[in-house]
Amino acid sequence: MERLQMMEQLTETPKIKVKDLDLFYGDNQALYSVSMDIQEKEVTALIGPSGCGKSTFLRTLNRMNDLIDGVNINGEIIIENENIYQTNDVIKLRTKVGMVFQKPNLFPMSIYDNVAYGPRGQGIKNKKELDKIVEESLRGAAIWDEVKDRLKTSALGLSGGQQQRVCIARAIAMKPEIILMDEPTSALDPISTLKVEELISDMKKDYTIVIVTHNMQQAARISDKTAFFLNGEIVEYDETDKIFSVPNDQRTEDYITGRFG
Ligand SMILES: Nc1ncnc2c1ncn2[C@@H]1O[C@H](COP(=O)(O)OP(=O)(O)OP(=O)(O)O)[C@@H](O)[C@H]1O
Repeated sequence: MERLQMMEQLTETPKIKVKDLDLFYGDNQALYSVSMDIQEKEVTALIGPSGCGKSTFLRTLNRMNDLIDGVNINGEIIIENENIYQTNDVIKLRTKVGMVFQKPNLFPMSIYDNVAYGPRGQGIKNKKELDKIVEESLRGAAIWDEVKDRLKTSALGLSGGQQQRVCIARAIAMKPEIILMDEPTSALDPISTLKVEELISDMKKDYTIVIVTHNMQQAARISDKTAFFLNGEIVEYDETDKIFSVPNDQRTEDYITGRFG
């Protein structure tokens, strides 16, 4: 029994632990005492009405807000025993915690060069090694078969959905452990959306994924846990099935049934 309890505790160790996080843009507070444990190799969805702080919170997880003037952050984010706001090595952090944005943001260069860009920046020059990383990353993003015969052509010639999967490949090429996705399908058509959703569900065997989405069905389809944000606070955070069937808080229920937002 004791051993079982210990094992339960071990498997419960979160990949990311957020404690009492406040964030201010100048005088405006955007996050209020946010605390949450994000589990390894799960998909965690962040939902809530526009302006409630989802993207702001997502960006705190790899310190992307550092790039914005006047941002002040209190509280802790612990990733594998390290408070990420106490490290000086932000580049290492962003290698570990990759990001995929709302709109595909490929560089105007070939598909190959887009995916090889990060690894080259890390000093990998060997062609064979780069070929391997590019192929593995594109396979990992379920786009290899569609692009393998045109790796040297411009990435901007691909469809939006294909571009987004190459963006995911570009993130994978850095060998991250955590991937943040900010509304990754909002600019895509329904079929591309479905492909990216399938990809995300598949990717969680290898990665911890945190995704902001406006699409409630999407959160319900692909995530294990869901956090409902409102006015910079987490109202409720639980198993996705529970949030979408028997939420604890009336405000969560009102939101998921479309009464506001
Ligand atoms: N760079 C910024 N400078 C100042 N205020 C900002 C900045 N980015 C966001 N905010 C403010 O912080 C609050 C939270 O915004 P955020 O973009 O995180 O919300 P969101 O839930 O992701 O919204 P949406 O769903 O519309 O993307 C909003 O009041 C917004 O105006």
